Amino acid sequence: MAGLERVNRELFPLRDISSVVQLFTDEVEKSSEPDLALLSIVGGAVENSLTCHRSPVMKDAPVETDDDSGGEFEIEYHIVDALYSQFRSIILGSVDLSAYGDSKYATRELVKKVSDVIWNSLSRSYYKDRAHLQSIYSYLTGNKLDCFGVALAVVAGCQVLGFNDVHLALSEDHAWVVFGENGGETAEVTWHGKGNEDKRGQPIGTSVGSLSWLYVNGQPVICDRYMEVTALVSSINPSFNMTTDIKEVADFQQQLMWMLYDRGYLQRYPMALGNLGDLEEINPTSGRPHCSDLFSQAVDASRKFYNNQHVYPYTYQGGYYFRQKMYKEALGSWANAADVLREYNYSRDDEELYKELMDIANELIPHVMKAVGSGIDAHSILKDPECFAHLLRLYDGICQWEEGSVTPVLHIGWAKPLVNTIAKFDASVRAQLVIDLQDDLDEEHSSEKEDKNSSRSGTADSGNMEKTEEPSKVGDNLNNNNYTKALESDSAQS
Ligand SMILES: FC(F)c1nnc(N2CCN(c3ncnc4sc(CC(F)(F)F)cc34)CC2)s1
Repeated sequence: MAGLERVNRELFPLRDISSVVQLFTDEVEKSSEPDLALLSIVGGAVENSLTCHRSPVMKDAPVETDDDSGGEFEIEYHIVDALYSQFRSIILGSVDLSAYGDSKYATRELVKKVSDVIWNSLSRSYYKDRAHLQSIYSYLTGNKLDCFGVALAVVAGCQVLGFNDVHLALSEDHAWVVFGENGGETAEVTWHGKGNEDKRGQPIGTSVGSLSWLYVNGQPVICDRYMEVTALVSSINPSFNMTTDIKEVADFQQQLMWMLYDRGYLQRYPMALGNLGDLEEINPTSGRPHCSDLFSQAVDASRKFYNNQHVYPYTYQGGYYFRQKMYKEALGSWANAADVLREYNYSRDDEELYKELMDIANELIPHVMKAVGSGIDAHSILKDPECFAHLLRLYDGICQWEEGSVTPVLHIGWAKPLVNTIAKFDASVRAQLVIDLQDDLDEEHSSEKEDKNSSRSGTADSGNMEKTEEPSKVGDNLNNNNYTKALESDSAQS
């Protein structure tokens, strides 16, 4: 059955958000799997009609009856039907299934072929980072897709071909697919970043690159069909331009996210929880959890399902606290984000995260210092040793991220704001800094084995992997995590 026959035609033409939410609800509640191509086409059509094809306000146009100022759209059944059939015929017309054996599971060649079909039909050159390029509607009407959109289209294409073992795998800055009998195979299907040769068709590397944040240390979000619907809803983009969002699209996305949340489809998807948190912060839905709860749920999901290897849950949470002027809590979340980084080696594929941390360290924290320095410092951040500890934990995490990486992270541009920030704290606070030497030195030795570099040969600093026995100076131990542990450094040296 080609999906569309089952769609409730009474909902068409789609003229309001509730009818589109109903269509998505019908799709995720029906007995068979939700149809990704259908939902991506409808979601893309709504988004594009409200953000791109703004109908200019005609002279003497009838005054809007409802409060939706300009949030009107009308999506005809025959348009959706035509686009849906077009996508199916592109896929079915380009892939000769007899060439891929008779296995009910996809093969690497099949996945690569579907990726090639999408890839080769994209327009030659367009601005890849533009908004509204994530849906199959964009692919069919403009031959343009962003990095995520290509991956989603490949999974939707495999669904059209009947390979329901092909699923979306998501890190915090990349997407690929898993497939095969127990989903044990992986394949690149899209590009990443700028100027990088794409690796489409290859399995996800087990090389040193897999220690980079880009592949989240083997902890990607592996989607089922319902989480793929969550991913396409989460990728809806309400922005009209750099400074304006279209409220109707944000409402549309928010209502869809809550519908999926109620069915548990955000439970293992930290970024979707974070996105919903952002939407709720801007426009709270009565009777729903507070946005701060959603940010906490994202953190808990990463800790529970992904071995706490995701960074964004903490930066979503830190950004919220910052906007609410809860600066101590913000520093705590950012320090927690940096703790995740310790496990990673920085690679040039991690630029997005590098920019995020630059912004926190060199823009947001200096802003905090200015904000608390001048006004009445209600929480006396600058007199609070725990805030100082958070700050040091943040920087130390970044240092450890750099440690053992082939690409440096820090440079003088980082040092100036750091020095200014440290100097802002009271001398009495800085004097309280104690670092527990003995325990950590023992711990350092025991963890030496499985530390992130030992699994790689020829590390830059392999020369002196053994720590010296005698207690080192405070500075050398910035790598240890327990700044606030009791022992006075000098007594530990005795
Ligand atoms: F850290 C907070 F400040 C963030 N605010 N927005 C953030 N985004 C926005 C949404 N976003 C996402 N939201 C849902 N799912 C995904 S899957 C993915 C990787 C890729 F695009 F597929 F390659 C990204 C992403 C990326 C991270 S992090």
